[in-house]
Amino acid sequence: MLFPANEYKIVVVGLDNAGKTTTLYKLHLGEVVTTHPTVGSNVEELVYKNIRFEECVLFDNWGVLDYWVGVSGVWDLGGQDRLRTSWATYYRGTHAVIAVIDSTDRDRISIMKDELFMLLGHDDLQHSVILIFANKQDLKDAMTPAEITDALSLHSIKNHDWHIQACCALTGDGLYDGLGWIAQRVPGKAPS
Ligand SMILES: Nc1nc2c(ncn2[C@@H]2O[C@H](COP(=O)(O)OP(=O)(O)OP(=O)(O)O)[C@@H](O)[C@H]2O)c(=O)[nH]1
Ligand SMILES: [Mg+2]
Repeated sequence: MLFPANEYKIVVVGLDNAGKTTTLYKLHLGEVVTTHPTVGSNVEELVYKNIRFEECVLFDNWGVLDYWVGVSGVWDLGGQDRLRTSWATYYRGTHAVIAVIDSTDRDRISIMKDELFMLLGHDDLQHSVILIFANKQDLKDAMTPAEITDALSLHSIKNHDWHIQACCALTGDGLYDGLGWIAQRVPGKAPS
């Protein structure tokens, strides 16, 4: 198993349409599902084996924040307004942030960069590692990981361990390589 005994909290962020939901379903269910934009105060919850993961909307222009926690992480989810005011609660105890990028979305990569750096400045994420999924690599006009690294100024990240992984959430290519990087870097939390 990739994450054998310990529990992890992984926050998955990205602009709308990046492929967050597809990634989560593919990782845990091994199947491609038809996704719909995650909207309003809709909360999706999936439990697979001992992993619980949930998705909810937090931002207007920033799409969805998906998060995935070990089974002991119990979240009291409310509506959108409430969620926004309790960011600190959501980020507390996060081991890793996964930022999912639509590699064809050249127009919005600079928005993604700003959001990413804002996120990295959050007090509760100071000890988190950052995994960038350069998603949709199956598409012809996808930016390469090197292009995305430049566009997001990843080399200027000083206080976090980061890694960029090319992937395709539809096929699953690269997803486990990315999680493997996290597993190597982060010990996780012993089950309570
Ligand atoms: N070609 C291709 N399409 C993908 C890939 N990953 C996701 N998609 C498609 O991109 C669209 C958006 O995927 P979602 O997983 O719903 O994206 P999301 O980030 O959860 O979007 P919001 O919930 O709106 O924030 C869907 O039509 C997916 O099928 C990929 O690797 N390659
Ligand atoms: Mg979604």
